[in-house]
Amino acid sequence: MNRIYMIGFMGCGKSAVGRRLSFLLKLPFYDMDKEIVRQTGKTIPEIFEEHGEEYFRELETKFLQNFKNDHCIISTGGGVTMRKANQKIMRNTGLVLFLDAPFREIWRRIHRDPNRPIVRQSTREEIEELHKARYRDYKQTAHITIRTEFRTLRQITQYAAFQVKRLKGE
Ligand SMILES: Nc1ncnc2c1ncn2[C@@H]1O[C@H](COP(=O)(O)OP(=O)(O)O)[C@@H](O)[C@H]1O
Ligand SMILES: O=C(O)C1=C[C@@H](OP(=O)(O)O)[C@@H](O)[C@H](O)C1
Ligand SMILES: [Mg+2]
Repeated sequence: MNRIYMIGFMGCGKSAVGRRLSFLLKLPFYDMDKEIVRQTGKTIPEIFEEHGEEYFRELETKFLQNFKNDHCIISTGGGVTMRKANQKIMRNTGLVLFLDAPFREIWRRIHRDPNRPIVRQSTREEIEELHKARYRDYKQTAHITIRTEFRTLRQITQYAAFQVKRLKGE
């Protein structure tokens, strides 16, 4: 299959770049978090509060297992690479792009956002540890790593489009 997956830590720009890339490449766009909200009728904080993180992880895996569309862009949630099964599905069904942003920038973007339950429950130090702990999985799962520091959303999107075309031999 021919999908493009955006992966990386919370706040690295997966949703913002994925949406822009979908306009540029003229492909349908799916944000996994939004799809899960639509399917369950609950917000992400509600799912975490009412059912816990494991339940949310199960919804992510089910989404990846049941999703049928090809030729599209999927922005994932930052925890999607925690499960090997998810890593495998993504690598086997598309190109995986990792947006690598420096932690201080990530923190600046996410620390006040009420829609990310993991951030609400944790200190800056804990989130920084999580970022470090997840980094290797992002690197291992990705076909391409895109460093986002000092780049605008427009520049990152154009660079991502260039890399996608190069890897597809277009
Ligand atoms: N390179 C960038 N330059 C400026 N703002 C950015 C950049 N990348 C992301 N943002 C902004 O940071 C916030 C978080 O981005 P988002 O796409 O929601 O991250 P993610 O989906 O990876 O958690 C959004 O307001 C987004 O517009
Ligand atoms: O990193 C995580 O564990 C999470 C990231 C979020 O998505 P974003 O990466 O788009 O913020 C969302 O899936 C949920 O709050 C959990
Ligand atoms: Mg997002």
